[in-house]
Amino acid sequence: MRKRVIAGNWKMNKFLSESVKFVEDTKEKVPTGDKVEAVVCAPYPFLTSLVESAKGSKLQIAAQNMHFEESGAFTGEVSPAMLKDIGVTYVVLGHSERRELFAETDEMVNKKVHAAFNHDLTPILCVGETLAQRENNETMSIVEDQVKLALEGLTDDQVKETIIAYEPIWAIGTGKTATSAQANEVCAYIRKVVAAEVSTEAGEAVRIQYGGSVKPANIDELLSQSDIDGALVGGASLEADSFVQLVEAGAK
Ligand SMILES: O=C[C@H](O)COP(=O)(O)O
Repeated sequence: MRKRVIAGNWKMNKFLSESVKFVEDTKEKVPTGDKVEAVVCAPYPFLTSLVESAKGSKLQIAAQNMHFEESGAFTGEVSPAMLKDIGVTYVVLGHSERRELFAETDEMVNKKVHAAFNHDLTPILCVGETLAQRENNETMSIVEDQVKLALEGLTDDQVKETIIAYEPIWAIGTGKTATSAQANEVCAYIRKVVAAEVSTEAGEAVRIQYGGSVKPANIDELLSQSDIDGALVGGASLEADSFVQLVEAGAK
């Protein structure tokens, strides 16, 4: 049985005091059993404080991006070694907003996934198609390419530890959730791609989240699907009560 992962991606939202309050308010409320992991993906400046606040609880703190190099002349960037140094445990990589707005390529995402494992960080690898690609019946081939390129060169065990977030771009922040059947169809396909490219065991073990307008009202239906192992949530993860409800849904 795969352990679910519910991750709240705050994107470029919140200030320090409200971020710390959020963690203080939620860390004792997130379920502690072995059914679900709860992760908060916060902006860089708050990570140290949030790791400190979450200490001793089950809440994990993630970065929303990182560079793939360990150190060097990369003004404005943050390295995987720095994230590890401050106690961050997960990192979101290849989010569609980074791909679209900051020109991240599959090759860069692949380097970042390798760098995450080299520094003992669990990658949450995002993939997904645009509306035009879906309408052109390209969803499966786009997602397949993104998954193959991002996972290239990883060991079987690393692939098993990777969390893949399937996020159709047309469903992000739009209120238009993919139907649970649409979401599951793509997640099941990703699992098949991993099984074929890596190993049957890796296909079985890899955890696949759905992301795109997930909220307390629709998460049960999404999690009832055979190949959806959690959610990467933007808007609905900003309020503590809503985030706790989402994680509770993952623990059912
Ligand atoms: O990383 C989260 C996703 O981009 C989904 O965002 P959303 O829940 O606001 O649609």
